[in-house]
Amino acid sequence: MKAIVKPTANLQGEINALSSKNYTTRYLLIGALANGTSTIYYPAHSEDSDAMRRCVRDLGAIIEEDDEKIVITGFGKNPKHISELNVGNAGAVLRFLMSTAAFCPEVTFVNTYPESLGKRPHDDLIETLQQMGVEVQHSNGRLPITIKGGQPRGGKLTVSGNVSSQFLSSLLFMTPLLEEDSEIEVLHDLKSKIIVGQTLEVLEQAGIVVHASEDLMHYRIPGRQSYQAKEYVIQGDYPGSAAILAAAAVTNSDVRVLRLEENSKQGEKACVDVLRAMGVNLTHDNGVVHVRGNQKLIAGEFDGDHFTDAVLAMVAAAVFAEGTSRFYNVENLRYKECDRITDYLNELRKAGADVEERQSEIIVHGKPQGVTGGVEINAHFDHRVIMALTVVGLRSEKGLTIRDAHHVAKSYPQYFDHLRSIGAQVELVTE
Ligand SMILES: O=C(O)C1=C[C@@H](OP(=O)(O)O)[C@@H](O)[C@H](O)C1
Ligand SMILES: C=C(OP(=O)(O)O)C(=O)O
Repeated sequence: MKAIVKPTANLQGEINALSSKNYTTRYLLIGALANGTSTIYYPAHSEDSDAMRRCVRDLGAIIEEDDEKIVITGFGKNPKHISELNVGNAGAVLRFLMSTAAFCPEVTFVNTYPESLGKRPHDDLIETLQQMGVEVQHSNGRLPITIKGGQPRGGKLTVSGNVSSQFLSSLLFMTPLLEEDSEIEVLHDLKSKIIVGQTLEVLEQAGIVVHASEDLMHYRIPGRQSYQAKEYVIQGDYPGSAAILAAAAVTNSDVRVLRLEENSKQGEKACVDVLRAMGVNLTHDNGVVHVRGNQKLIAGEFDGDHFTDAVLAMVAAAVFAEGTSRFYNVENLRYKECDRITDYLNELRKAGADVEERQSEIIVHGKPQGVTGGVEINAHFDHRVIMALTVVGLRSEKGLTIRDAHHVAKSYPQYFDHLRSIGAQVELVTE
């Protein structure tokens, strides 16, 4: 599908934020790891959350669902002995389930997105699984990956946090079920540290005890625990909503996004502060972010690691700011659905933006007068590139055509419908 994004000066209306992808994957996993029946209200419906739903079902969870909830009966630490799992293009789902798969005799994670997830590295988690006595076959740390588990061992473990926090989260979900107590030391740095808070939050809700050091670099996890079956309610999704808020910020707008909790643990809620720092007129009360955009933004400097999945949308807003913006500490964006620094900036340049890259920084020389556009954009299999380039297209002179825009469904299938409902001129064409 192609998205033809036409210049749009005004956006107006109200959107109910989509449900959080990252909470949905977590609650489905802990529902599957419980020995009982849990209920998850308002789950996300997207390719990634569907991938987790499909895989835990393949592993033996029983799932029933209706419009508002999923009822899941878990398999505890005794998943079905299946031979193959397909996570689609979902990084978090793959990494979380690599540890769960260690309870199976032999599972292969297949490679269905060789150009995207197939290129992403998983060595850091593979090394830790090997420390636990699990045999892992892989091709240079990448898919396809075969986990030969059975009886993984706890004890003293290390994991690198340099590339992704998902490896640590994966181990935090699995180690409480082991016979032995475990200690995890995070080596090097811990990127996307804030999202580990979401992992610890849902573990606690399921009755799991984890002793975490204040800096989140050391953990003590008692073994022989079991997940309690519970009721969970999924909150609105900040990473996806960040693109809607950015669109409102770069146009003349009066847009309200509902269901965005002020006290959420999602790091990407910082997008509200980032836009405010850029001079955008907005309020955030009672779960509603209300943007009254006037097309005027000012540049700023931001630590992007605090709002990993919202960086691209915030960079799109900075394209139209007065002055030079800097998004630093973002190297791990290179290991996502595409290289979100080099690939993304190439597409932004095509659209007419003035951007520079460093190994771990994105620099944006703002163009308050707008960009020319009038070109075709390559989506690089990346939903966040698609969403961010749409924002740029709305404020361009000639619009933008985004090829393979259907990949937006990885996290936000209703993105274009939501944008159109507030007045964005976007035409969708089957390719
Ligand atoms: O734990 C999670 O659910 C996620 C962690 C982050 O990844 P990294 O830790 O690799 O940055 C984030 O980008 C991803 O969308 C979801
Ligand atoms: C990077 C993302 O997801 P994942 O790592 O789970 O593929 C994302 O949603 O932007």
